[in-house]
Amino acid sequence: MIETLRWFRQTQGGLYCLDMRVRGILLVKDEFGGLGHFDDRVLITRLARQTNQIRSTLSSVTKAASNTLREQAMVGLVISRDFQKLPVTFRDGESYGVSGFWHLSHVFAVRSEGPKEGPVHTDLMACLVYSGPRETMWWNVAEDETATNAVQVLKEDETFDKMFEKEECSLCSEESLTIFAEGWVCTNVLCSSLGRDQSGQAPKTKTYSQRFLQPWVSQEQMKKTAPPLLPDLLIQQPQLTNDRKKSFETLRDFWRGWVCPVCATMNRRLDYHQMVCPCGKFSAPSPVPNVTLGQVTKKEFLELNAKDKLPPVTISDNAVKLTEQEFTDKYAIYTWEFEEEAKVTALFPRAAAHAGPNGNDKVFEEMQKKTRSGAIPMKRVPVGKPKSRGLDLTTRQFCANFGRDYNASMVVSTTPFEQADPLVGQLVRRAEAVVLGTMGINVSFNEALLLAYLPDMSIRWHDDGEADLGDTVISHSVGGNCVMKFAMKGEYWWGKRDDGQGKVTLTPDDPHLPGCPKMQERRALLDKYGKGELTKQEYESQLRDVVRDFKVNRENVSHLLMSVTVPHGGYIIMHGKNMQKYYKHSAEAKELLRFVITMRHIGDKHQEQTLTSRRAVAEARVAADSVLGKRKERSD
Ligand SMILES: O=C(O)CCC(=O)C(=O)O
Ligand SMILES: [Fe+2]
Repeated sequence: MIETLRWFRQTQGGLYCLDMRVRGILLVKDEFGGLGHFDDRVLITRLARQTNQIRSTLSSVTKAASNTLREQAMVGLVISRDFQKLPVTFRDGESYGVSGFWHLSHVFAVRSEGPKEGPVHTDLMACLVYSGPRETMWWNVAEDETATNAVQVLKEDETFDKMFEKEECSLCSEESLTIFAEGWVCTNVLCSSLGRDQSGQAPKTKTYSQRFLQPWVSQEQMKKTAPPLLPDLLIQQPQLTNDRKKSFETLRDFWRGWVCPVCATMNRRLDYHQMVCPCGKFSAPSPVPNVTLGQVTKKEFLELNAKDKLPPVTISDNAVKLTEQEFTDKYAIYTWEFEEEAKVTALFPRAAAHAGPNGNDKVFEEMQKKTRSGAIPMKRVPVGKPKSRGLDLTTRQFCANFGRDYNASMVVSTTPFEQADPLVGQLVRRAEAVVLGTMGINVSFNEALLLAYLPDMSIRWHDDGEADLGDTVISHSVGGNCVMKFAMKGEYWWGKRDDGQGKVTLTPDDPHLPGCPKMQERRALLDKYGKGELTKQEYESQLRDVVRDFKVNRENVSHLLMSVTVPHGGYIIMHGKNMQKYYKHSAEAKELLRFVITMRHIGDKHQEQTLTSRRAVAEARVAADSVLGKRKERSD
């Protein structure tokens, strides 16, 4: 079991899941969730946390927990020396010990606040009951009577659920147990009334009722499954043979981590092109799957110019308008407007844009070669604050930044343009020509962020905002498809911020953007206030009434306003001074390897020049023709 610690520590989590079951929990320090509880028989700990956006983690853990609960499978508990709540004596030299096996007896969700004004979290919590072993083990030198008692306390015909009063939530119709001393609240993770009682009130404090802390699980329910803790990749020590592919098959989830075949330590996958173990005895090229052009060039995108083909875009109701479409022999070009100062232009390449020495195919091949050799070195880099466990969280994708520093979505060390591989400069110039030819905007980008996504990697909801960011951001993708999504920031969509605990802050200067719920009413109130027909107080209190029933979602973004499938060779231009201010975007690489280079202008705000004179526009178009291709009528 000690072997699993490497897994735990390297994967940044306290939870080890396998085959959609919770197999082990690692307790480090005394952090086990705000409403944690630990005694010799009961452990209540956090399984997963959802801040604004990490929905997928929570739902997969929820699934694993409910499978484990249903099967009453054993969960191993590993505790670290830093964890003070249990007096554990460790063997010399070990900083981790195993406290034996536990059973899940209940899984529920709580909503908790971050530090003041901080984000609201949804925590998936589990209550576990100690299940043995009964005999004293090396890690537990204290007389183990409590454990014995715990097993004896179990009542034959009573299950955890039967012992408790339940109530059905009037909102989600799910039953929740009354587990808090302050009374019943809904504990269904999916319910928007989570943590509130039937009248929608959240108790000021939450403490567990004493009854809830009395453990019982009927003994029959305990399946004595085999100790489940050893991750499969450590059972099969990977052997490096000459056949690289075969040896790497043993590396599960290889972009998350890899096991050194010499010292068996698990390492995080931070470098894209190589694996170097800190033990100093092993290094090898990283196993990046080779992707062929046949795999990435999809016929449906090449045919977009035909009249009956629609672009691979979904847009929602009246929040987004298609304002322009144009076809060249290289691209099908569409522009959508979110509002006057917020537009998205998508360029879908045709076959002609893929061919030739500067075509997308060549770019993709070169990009694969250069990132693999390290000529363009890509790394997963830290995001946010370092974690208290001593491990930094990293970006999901591999990154490299060029030109000016860029810190909005991640902190990447920067290579000046002059020192970058020539491919980078070539792509920047191409992108400038695309912006000029499609939007008539003369811009020179001074920053380029290159990202590499392995299958299923993603970038979460964010804006690219940075002080002095220019109005135009363009991205150029090569390789596998991705789905790029756009939504409005919650505070503009609902006109308020909601901390989930009843504290609502109205958005100052709410611009009442197209598509927002009750936009007319919100705007009418502002008009009245502007004309002096309402006092500030009256305005705010009436506005509060209008927005009262809006349920702010966890991700704090509006529903999806637009989603675009971006193919190999596609460009996405985000333009307008309000694009990053009011909207967020996210992207998910579905399959295959994908590179995207995003170019921006940072600082010296007024560099962008929109061409207005006819002559200038005409000249610009001619200049851009070599990249964009000749304009043409749409074919039948
Ligand atoms: O992967 C993408 O296409 C999006 C990249 C992005 O949003 C960014 O680099 O800020
Ligand atoms: Fe972005």
